[in-house]
Amino acid sequence: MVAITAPSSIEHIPLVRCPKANASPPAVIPSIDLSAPGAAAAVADACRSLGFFKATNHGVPGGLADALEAGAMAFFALPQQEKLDMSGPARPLGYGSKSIGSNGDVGWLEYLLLSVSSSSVPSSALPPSLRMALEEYTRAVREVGGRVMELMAEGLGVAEEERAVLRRMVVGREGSDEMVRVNHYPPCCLLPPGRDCGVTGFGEHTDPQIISVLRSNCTAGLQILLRDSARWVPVPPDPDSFFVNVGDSLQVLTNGRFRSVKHRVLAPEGTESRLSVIYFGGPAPSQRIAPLPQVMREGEQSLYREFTWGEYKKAAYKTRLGDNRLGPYELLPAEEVAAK
Ligand SMILES: C=C1C[C@]23C[C@@]1(O)CC[C@H]2[C@@]12CC[C@H](O)[C@@](C)(C(=O)O1)[C@H]2[C@@H]3C(=O)O
Ligand SMILES: O=C(O)CCC(=O)C(=O)O
Ligand SMILES: [Fe+2]
Repeated sequence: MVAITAPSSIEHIPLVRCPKANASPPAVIPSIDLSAPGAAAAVADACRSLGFFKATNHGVPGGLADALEAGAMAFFALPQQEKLDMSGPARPLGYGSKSIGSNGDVGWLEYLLLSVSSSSVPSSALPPSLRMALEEYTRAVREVGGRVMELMAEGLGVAEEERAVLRRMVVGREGSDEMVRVNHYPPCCLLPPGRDCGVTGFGEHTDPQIISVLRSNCTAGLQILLRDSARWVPVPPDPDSFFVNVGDSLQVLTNGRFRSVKHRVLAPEGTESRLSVIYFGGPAPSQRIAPLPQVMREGEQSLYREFTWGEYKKAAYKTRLGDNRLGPYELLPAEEVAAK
């Protein structure tokens, strides 16, 4: 990776070139109508093959995301010091620009990272319109996450009376660890138009939680890695839909049936910013993360050493973005896990 520096509207960001930035032509990202009869099977298929899908017909009024987008853009347009004064520097919660986490990762973005568990509200120092928009949006997107987790359980063959097993780890659970991240990627026009710029907005990684639910504006940049062919493919933006990621914890809870998806974001090359909002559904710190008995076949061995969400999160926050965070918990050699 080559580090270069350039002036920007959000300070002097050390730019990092995205390895093999040019992705293959768009693959078909599964698009699932959450209200359709076959939704559970389609969700499980997508989580097995890609760990990623687009959710449509989700019932969230477009106005909620529009209000949040407007509030967020107004916030990001404020002077740097005001943004820091309002939300504090990201440690890890708060306002951050160019650095991601605390272990040296950088990207062409600024962001707000907030805890949104039902018991805690986003920082009261944020502008009231942004805070209200965040609260309303979070209530709605949490429900989408909950519905998707029920469909996941159904698609895994969990009996009807136990289908809330995943949802209940996150939604409405005392002490669950839910976060919302608002990412702003300003345009990065370093090279003449038409020349590939290929600057990293957010480097490749998997999300450590159970589930992530993402919504972005019309500006492209998100890419996912197709595990089987090791190809990066762009995800065409769709502001009317949500994109669902399988997180590392769900990979363990399903004993590798669902695979957490590697994804990354390239900085926008045109004139428009990318704005994305991601809900991360994590359980309570004391929640044990081990394959669910409801999905295990008789005699099936766990592929992972058991841990709690608190332990995993603490370890994850000591890693670099692109590290394989589940590696140290694998009980079988990586090749055998991959072949499962
Ligand atoms: C480099 C890092 C940023 C991150 C914490 C970590 O040490 C490794 C995981 C990263 C990640 C990826 C998904 C989410 O955006 C995030 C909030 C999370 O829970 O794990 C970030 C962390 C972060 O930005 O603090
Ligand atoms: O901004 C995006 O589109 C994705 C960001 C992301 O993957 C993350 O915040 O974990
Ligand atoms: Fe992510």
